[in-house]
Amino acid sequence: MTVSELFDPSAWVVSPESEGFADITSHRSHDGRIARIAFDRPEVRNAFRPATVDELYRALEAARLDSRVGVVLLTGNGPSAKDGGWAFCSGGDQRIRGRDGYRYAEGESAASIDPARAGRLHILEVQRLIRFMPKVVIAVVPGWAAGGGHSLHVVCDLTIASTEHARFKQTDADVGSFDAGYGSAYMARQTGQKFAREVFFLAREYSADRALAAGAINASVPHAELESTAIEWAREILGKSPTAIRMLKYAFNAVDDGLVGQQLFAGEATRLAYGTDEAVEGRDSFLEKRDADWSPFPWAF
Ligand SMILES: CC(C)(COP(=O)(O)OP(=O)(O)OC[C@H]1O[C@@H](n2cnc3c(N)ncnc32)[C@H](O)[C@@H]1OP(=O)(O)O)[C@@H](O)C(=O)NCCC(=O)NCCSC(=O)c1cc(O)c2ccccc2c1O
Repeated sequence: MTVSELFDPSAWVVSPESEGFADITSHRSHDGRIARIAFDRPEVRNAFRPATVDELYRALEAARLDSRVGVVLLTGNGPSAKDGGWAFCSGGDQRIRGRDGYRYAEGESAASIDPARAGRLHILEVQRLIRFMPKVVIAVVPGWAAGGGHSLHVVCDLTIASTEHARFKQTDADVGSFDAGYGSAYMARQTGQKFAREVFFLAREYSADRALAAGAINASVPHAELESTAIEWAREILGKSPTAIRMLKYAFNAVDDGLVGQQLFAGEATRLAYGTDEAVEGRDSFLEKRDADWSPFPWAF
């Protein structure tokens, strides 16, 4: 069975954690260094329901914990067998949205909602995982990025979009929803306030080329070359120092992420400090029950 029309089966192997996944697909490059995670509900423009978000979280967490993976490609499979439409993600599945969030359901309609389980908004947890993982996450947008799908591309580190089929539209205000964090305020950091407010207040559709001109994405490329371009970018990033990339991502984040951003950056700084002879002397002096000898270590300036 074809994963997606843009998917090159010779480039990927199925990820171990994806056993039983129904709403997404998860793959690794043969050398294990690139993860490809894709929404797989093309008939509803890759809208997510709680089970989709559960799978997405598991796949992203598996990529985060896999020390071979340096770059994650987040995309949407397609096109829809129904009408040939392409999508990255169209946000929360409106058919199973309840008064307390998105509801777990056996089937596709509101009739199959499980009344015993509370509604979920845990796509926000996925956003934080993307934001905080010390790896580069690239949104690879083959079609619609709408509503919560628009927000997901915003929170990714980089976005590459199909010139012909990518369409962006922030529908939140049309459906009585609002992503008041990374989806909106962080978008304004990227593009400036005027454009971000226009996107949210008017909820108009805009193209990959307009998004590029506004600084909302990194590249608009021919549809047929979308995934190969993403792999090319990933390979280029993988040619860099993992520590440098990790520190840079956390440095870019820190200015907007308050104490959590500082904590993540500082945690990595601590890891680097632990590698020095000076820190080793601190640890050893404690274990050997003696005063530390700091004399070899200068008060550098
Ligand atoms: C994305 C579209 C603009 C595409 O339009 P197009 O004309 O190309 O396609 P159709 O409209 O005909 O769609 C084809 C088919 O798919 C179904 N579908 C599309 N999107 C969804 C969806 N999100 N949920 C359910 N079903 C969907 C559509 O009904 C058609 O089905 P048929 O049976 O008729 O074939 C357009 O589709 C569109 O506008 N979609 C809705 C976009 C949207 O409003 N998304 C929700 C925004 S709110 C959100 O995502 C969100 C989620 C959260 O968890 C949050 C958590 C915390 C804070 C905020 C959150 C949040 O905002």
